[in-house]
Amino acid sequence: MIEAIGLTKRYGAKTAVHNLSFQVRPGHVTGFLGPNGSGKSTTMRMILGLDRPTSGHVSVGGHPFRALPNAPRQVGALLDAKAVHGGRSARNHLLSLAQLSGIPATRVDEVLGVVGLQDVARKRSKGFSLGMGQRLGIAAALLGDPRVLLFDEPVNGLDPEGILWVRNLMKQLANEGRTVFVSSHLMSEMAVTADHLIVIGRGQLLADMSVKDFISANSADFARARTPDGDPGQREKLAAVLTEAGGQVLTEPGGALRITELTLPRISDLAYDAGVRLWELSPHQASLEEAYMRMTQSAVDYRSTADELAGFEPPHAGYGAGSQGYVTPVVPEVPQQGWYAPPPPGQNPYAAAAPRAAQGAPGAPAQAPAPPPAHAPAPATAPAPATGPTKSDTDEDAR
Ligand SMILES: Nc1ncnc2c1ncn2[C@@H]1O[C@H](COP(=O)(O)OP(=O)(O)OP(=O)(O)O)[C@@H](O)[C@H]1O
Repeated sequence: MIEAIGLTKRYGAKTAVHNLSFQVRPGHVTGFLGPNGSGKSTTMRMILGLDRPTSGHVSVGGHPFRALPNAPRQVGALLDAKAVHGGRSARNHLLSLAQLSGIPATRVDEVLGVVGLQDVARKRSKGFSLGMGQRLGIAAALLGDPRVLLFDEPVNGLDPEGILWVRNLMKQLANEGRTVFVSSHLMSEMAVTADHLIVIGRGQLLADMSVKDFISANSADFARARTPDGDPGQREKLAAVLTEAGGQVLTEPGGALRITELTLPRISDLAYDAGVRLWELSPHQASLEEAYMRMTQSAVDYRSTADELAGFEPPHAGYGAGSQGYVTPVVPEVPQQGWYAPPPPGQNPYAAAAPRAAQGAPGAPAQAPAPPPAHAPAPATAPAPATGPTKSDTDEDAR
């Protein structure tokens, strides 16, 4: 098990990790998620004793990494697949690591087979593709047959077959009772690989829960209804009926209605009673990616100026019961970066916040909600990430 308690790391004025406490348990694949620069690699380096915490501590199997007897046989890690001597063959690279830890050469050939590099074992690694380098890094992590494994972006550069292989490998390692801690930005992959998630933003814990709970806590499902094309009157009629019945209705750019707060059978009945034909009535279940975007969008440091992140516009005043002929609010297509579903009526946590559009996002709807607040309780002595130095400031500090 990996246990972090109050883990904090500062680089000069930059707080990379702040007061992070979590446990990574054996027998599960635990995903480690967070936007760029949120502190994942720094946390992993502290777990592996490569960086010293400014305060707090982290242990593996009850000991700080540096106090572990024969650590390479207890903990294996892939942090940077490029950190190899390119002039050495894959086999010689692994052999040198094995010799340092008293691991027999037979194990080198074994792991080369596990990662599928047996045919190129005697080739210099500088000629390796990104995916082959990842496989070599994974082989190095497996060398000591460790009980605890850390992988920083293990599927980086792998082709679909390689990604599937890593997925199955992670699951198999966890099924063998090992502790598997893996960071990734590939949400679709995490959704099918991880059992548990630790999510951080700006160095602070945002969530520590199962994938299932994370999705249900951070997303809202909705129904999509489409009336016959070329007959906007039907759509307007349906929108009014659904709103009158307590639904929240938004219009997608393609003309479909996105509805929350009403079940599919209820929408169907209301449409039938109103004499509106439906060409589509379908459920939309939130994905891990949507849930993740919704939770972390306020903790993203680096964002393109072209990314307007307009979000949703809540129903405006003219969209009330019985009103006809209004302009329906338009929402982005799904999936879209920055998308998140509307909260139920009366539970809008952004209602009091300054609307994003009012802050000058060009082209944003007038009432677009501000980004959601971080879900973790704000520590009393939290750093001020929003006003803190940017990555480049910190680089300057570090020089
Ligand atoms: N050695 C260092 N000196 C100064 N600042 C650093 C150092 N290492 C990391 N940082 C800063 O700490 C913050 C966290 O970086 P870290 O690499 O841990 O994030 P990350 O979540 O792994 O990011 P990514 O997903 O992009 O790999 C960043 O702002 C980074 O610039």
